[in-house]
Amino acid sequence: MAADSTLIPEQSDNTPAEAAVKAATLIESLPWLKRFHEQIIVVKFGGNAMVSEELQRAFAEDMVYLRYAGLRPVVVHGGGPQISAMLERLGIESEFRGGYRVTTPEAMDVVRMVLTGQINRDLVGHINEHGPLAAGLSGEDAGLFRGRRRGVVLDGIEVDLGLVGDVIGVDPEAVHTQLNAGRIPVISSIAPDSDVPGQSLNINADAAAAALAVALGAAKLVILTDVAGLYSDWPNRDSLVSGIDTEALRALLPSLESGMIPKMTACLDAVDGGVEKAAIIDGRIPHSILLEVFTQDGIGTEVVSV
Ligand SMILES: Nc1ncnc2c1ncn2[C@@H]1O[C@H](COP(=O)(O)OP(=O)(O)O)[C@@H](O)[C@H]1O
Ligand SMILES: CC(=O)N[C@@H](CCC(=O)OP(=O)(O)O)C(=O)O
Repeated sequence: MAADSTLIPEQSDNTPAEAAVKAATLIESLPWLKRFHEQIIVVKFGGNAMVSEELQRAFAEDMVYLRYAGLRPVVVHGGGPQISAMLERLGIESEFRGGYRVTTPEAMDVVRMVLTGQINRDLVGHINEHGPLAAGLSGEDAGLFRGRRRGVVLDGIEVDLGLVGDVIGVDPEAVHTQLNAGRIPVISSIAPDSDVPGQSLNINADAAAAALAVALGAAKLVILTDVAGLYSDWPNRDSLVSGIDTEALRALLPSLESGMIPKMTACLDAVDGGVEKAAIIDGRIPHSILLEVFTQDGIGTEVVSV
């Protein structure tokens, strides 16, 4: 068959040793290609992992790669730093308490605009540079998420977070419809408030990804962030945890700080909810997700059940 010369790279002049290394890398993926064939993988792309155009494009390539490798990737994206930048431009104050953004009605409009209106569109656009594969959804579409307001307990005191919610229900029908059509769903973490019709809630994207992974019966949840993984003694760089079970993680959780609280809670919820593995990896390394999914050792921190 004639190859499309615009798509096939020119033949390289690898030495036999270089060719053997490439072949070994490719064949190492075989057990994982079998394991994850047609399985759903929920990938959470954090705002700190998408800080450059280059990283967004590499991420889009990875999603397309997973899709053509026979997996069914579902993307849930964050955008915390991008929301903060827009709030600052607009002169709206915002602060984080216990890893969650205190969200006023004014800030909520900006959260929705940045997540659903900007980041979701950008990611869909980058994936669709490879063909008409991605379809954007918000948790507000087609009853996907149902939310309920939550606060956070800090030093034993309940703190009000404003329009911040938990996902209390997921109807994955709209996601399945897209997957069955061969598409890559790209989802923003906003939910309608079940208690107040017409009100939207700001959901931490790690929590949204975990709830969706459970509802979809995903084989794996992968969270891309801007650190190598979970450090048991943050910020001591020698304390990177490569694997942890849910019992040990539950014990560690109260000692964690800021952004790691929702992230590790999400991993715990996903694995408790039946997802076999949840991993936190460094999204600043281009194509890190391919290493996580297709190699024996993976990278970052993996959470498994006891
Ligand atoms: N124990 C820990 N291990 C790793 N990172 C930690 C830990 N405690 C706090 N952090 C901080 O959490 C950050 C990741 O959370 P966050 O900024 O919310 O990321 P994202 O935007 O990807 O969701 C890291 O950059 C790091 O500064
Ligand atoms: C309640 C809450 O904190 N919501 C987050 C939603 C975006 C998010 O989670 O983005 P990252 O994944 O980049 O952190 C926020 O407003 O920043």
